[in-house]
Amino acid sequence: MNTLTPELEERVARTRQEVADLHAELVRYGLVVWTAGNVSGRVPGTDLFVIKPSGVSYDELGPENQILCDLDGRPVSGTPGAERSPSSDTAAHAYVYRHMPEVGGVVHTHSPYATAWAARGEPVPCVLTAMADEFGGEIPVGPFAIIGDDSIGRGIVETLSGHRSRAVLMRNHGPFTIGKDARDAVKAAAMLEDVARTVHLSRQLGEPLPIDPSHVDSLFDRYQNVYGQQPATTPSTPGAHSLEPSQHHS
Ligand SMILES: O=C(CO)[C@@H](O)[C@H](O)COP(=O)(O)O
Repeated sequence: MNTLTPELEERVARTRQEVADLHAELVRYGLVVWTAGNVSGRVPGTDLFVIKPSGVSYDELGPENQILCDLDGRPVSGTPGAERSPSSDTAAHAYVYRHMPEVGGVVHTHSPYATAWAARGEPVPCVLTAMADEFGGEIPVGPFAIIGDDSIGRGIVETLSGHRSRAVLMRNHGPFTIGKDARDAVKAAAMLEDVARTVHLSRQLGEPLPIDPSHVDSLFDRYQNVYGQQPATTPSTPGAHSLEPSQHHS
């Protein structure tokens, strides 16, 4: 029987609730059908993450049936849900958490427009300011990889390491997204589908126009470090930003 400290139990419980609730956001934004897709979240400050059970209807998902796993993707025995099989993409999520310590959440969907781009193995070009804001450039394509071992996870890490995008189109499969936490990864999945659809529609009308890379850089920097309600910080050098460009946050 696993004995987690009360403080760790509390952190696990919060992550279970967040991951369970975020699956409803995939449905809300039209990113999944049936039981496709999955969300996971790292338990902060631990070598553990929470992921959905495989093949379970979204309306049956709750904190109690999410599965607590170690970073090798093994369910932690004696914990709620451990009797079930974790998502079939657990190995991919685990690989990302092992090799990208800054990542706190991973999402996979088969959202139609992003998946259509993945089927063609074509990056989504950065032709919208919304793409520059959220992804810092194009949405890259990852290699074709068969589910069931580290192949998909390796493809995600090789493509996104050092890349500003929090989304990758795994060829012939569909999008995977990462974030500072699970909610940030879900946001990336929703924004990805929105821009994939818009660029597709634009292409029906003609060739979309690229954005100058210098403008992409300034848009990305503004959105990541100025947009919305930024945490209060002590006065700093004007123009300096508080996070390295490679770090992700919503
Ligand atoms: O892409 C695949 C299967 O190819 C999976 O991601 C399914 O879409 C969801 O599987 P579970 O998370 O329910 O096991």
